[in-house]
Amino acid sequence: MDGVGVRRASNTLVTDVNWSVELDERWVVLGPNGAGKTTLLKLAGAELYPSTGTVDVLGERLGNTNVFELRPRIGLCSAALAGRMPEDELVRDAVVSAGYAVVGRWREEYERMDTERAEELLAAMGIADLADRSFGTLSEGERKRALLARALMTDPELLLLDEPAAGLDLGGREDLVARLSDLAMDPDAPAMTLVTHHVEEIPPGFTHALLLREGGVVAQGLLDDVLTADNLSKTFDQDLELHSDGGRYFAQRRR
Ligand SMILES: Nc1ncnc2c1ncn2[C@@H]1O[C@H](COP(=O)(O)OP(=O)(O)OP(=O)(O)O)[C@@H](O)[C@H]1O
Repeated sequence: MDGVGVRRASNTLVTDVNWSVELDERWVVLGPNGAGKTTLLKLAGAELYPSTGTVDVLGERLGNTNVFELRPRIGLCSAALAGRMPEDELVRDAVVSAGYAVVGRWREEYERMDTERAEELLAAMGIADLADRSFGTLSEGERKRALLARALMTDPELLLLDEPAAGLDLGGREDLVARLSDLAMDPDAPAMTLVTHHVEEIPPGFTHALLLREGGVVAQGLLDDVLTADNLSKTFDQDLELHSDGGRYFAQRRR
């Protein structure tokens, strides 16, 4: 992203963002509610055009490329997507339909190879036994894992995760953080960007961070350089202290 801004009516959603993600990097985008994180992810996912500046995704410039060809190269996992999934969609179909960049199985005939890949991915997420259940009957944690399997279905070159651990209980969060950490450390995994409000949700193996506040970048770069108590305090407008242990981070307000 080069000089990127997004405006809607009189609102500035993000402003002056210069950001680049290389294929072997795993980025965390961290910031409070309304900071513009989802807006950045929508730009990266070719779901939104910038009002100013330029966005290049996987070598294609937004505005000069067919986004319908670009989107299948990007794996996306978000609450908005979960909300669009039909309740009666079979979990296997919810995963396999990513190959067709559709939500909700309609008339497509899926190849056996695709169905097998979907089943492998569900197994890798530890929910192989849920393949024949309908999406609407899954718990929040199971939904997140199914959506992650869906995001990986097309073997994407870029993986975008919008608050993947939101709404999970402690066990579910820890399970997901561990799975994302394994993925982050896999050299064959795609470039990744994960949006979160919580430093506790940063999976070990993530390499970079971008801190966002009121649509502007507070700091960005290598995770260890950027994730400091000072930067975090500026980002969340609180006097915060930060601890790290075994590749995990923990934050709390200074008393
Ligand atoms: N279409 C729109 N028109 C006007 N304002 C918008 C529009 N979409 C988003 N906004 C505003 O832009 C700001 C950034 O929104 P965004 O969803 O990117 O934030 P976020 O960091 O993802 O927030 P959260 O953590 O709460 O999900 C918010 O103040 C939001 O109200």
